[in-house]
Amino acid sequence: MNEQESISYLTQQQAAEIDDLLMGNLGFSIDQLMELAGLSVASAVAEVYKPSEYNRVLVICGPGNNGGDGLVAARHLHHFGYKPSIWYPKRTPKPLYAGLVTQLESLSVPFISIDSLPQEFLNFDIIVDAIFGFSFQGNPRPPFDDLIMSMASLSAHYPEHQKSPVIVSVDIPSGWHVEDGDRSGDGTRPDMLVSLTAPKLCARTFSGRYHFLGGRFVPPSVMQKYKLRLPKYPGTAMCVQIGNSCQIKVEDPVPAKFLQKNVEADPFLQFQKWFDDAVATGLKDPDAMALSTANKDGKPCVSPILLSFFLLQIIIGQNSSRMVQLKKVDREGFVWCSNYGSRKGHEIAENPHASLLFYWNTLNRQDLTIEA
Ligand SMILES: NC(=O)C1=CN([C@@H]2O[C@H](COP(=O)(O)OP(=O)(O)OC[C@H]3O[C@@H](n4cnc5c(N)ncnc54)[C@H](O)[C@@H]3O)[C@@H](O)[C@H]2O)[C@H](O)CC1
Ligand SMILES: [K+]
Repeated sequence: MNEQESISYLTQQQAAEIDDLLMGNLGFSIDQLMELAGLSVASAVAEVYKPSEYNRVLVICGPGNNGGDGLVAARHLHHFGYKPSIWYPKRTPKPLYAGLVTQLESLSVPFISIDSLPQEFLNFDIIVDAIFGFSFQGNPRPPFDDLIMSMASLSAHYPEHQKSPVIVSVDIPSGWHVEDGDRSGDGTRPDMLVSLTAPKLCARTFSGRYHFLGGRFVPPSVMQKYKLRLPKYPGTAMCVQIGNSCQIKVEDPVPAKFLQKNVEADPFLQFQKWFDDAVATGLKDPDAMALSTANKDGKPCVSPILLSFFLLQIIIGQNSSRMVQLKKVDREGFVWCSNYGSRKGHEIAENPHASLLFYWNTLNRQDLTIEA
């Protein structure tokens, strides 16, 4: 079963029904749900975009609850060390929203003027698109129409190569049809989508790098009623990544950043760049690598099983693999600590062929293999 078949997608009507259920018999208030939704969005942002590199965040808020999620996310992002600014052209006087605005003002989070966009887009590292959620209908009306068009023209898929901000869409990429997705084909192209409660049908065509699920409040009765199949939240997390970190479009089989013309001619330099990315992204144990060696009769190989049983040493025929820690890399080679008397020590003495494998999952470099 592929990922798209194994998780559930909601229609627009189901999303609205679940919202009503939660705030009806199930006893939630909108304030609670919005707080958890906004916290999920901020958590997903913090999982991927480190504030040291992506500090300036523009949160664009629409007139409904999706906009409210954006206001909550901005507050949490502020506390997480980001510098959020808000664009909020259609304010509502409801006490919930007025309170969220006051909370942001008390943190001196700036509300930028309506005329300052889209000119100021490029002053930001991240744009949080909290304009429209699952109640969006028809075509966007002013002032959001022009803004969504400008956002769509920012090509944000491969931010390392273009100085444009990454777009993070809350629940739905704004301007997309809730079920059919980007009908025109030239709508917003978020780098990250944070689906709330469960992905909506439009998320099936999301092709950005990161798809997260947030809104950790769905009780079993709702899961059963709608037969929801959703990934489990790990530990205390407020968000969980769905599927692979990179869903590559069929017509774009090799991401531009991996094309030969876009990588360093010197493999050591390229490795160092990718390693620095892995460290900066906060990956756990970026220096952990699977070392495969073989005795004089065999060739080294890392079994795919190793990816699932990450820390286990496995032995396949004449070959063996185990996890070691990278100590140093330079033009002389890759250095790790070992014991000459160990199995790997003996094997390398007999047969100098070896391969290393790094598992940098969230960087779309899940199985970087080095052979020598
Ligand atoms: N259970 C959950 O998952 C929760 C999700 N939350 C978030 O709430 C939104 C849905 O909120 P809702 O207020 O129903 O709708 P929207 O935010 O999508 O926007 C409604 C707002 O927009 C106007 N509008 C609709 N279409 C257009 C248009 N074509 N042009 C201009 N304006 C339009 C409409 O008039 C309304 O004013 C969900 O996606 C989540 O993000 C909750 O926060 C918590 C529970
Ligand atoms: K949105």
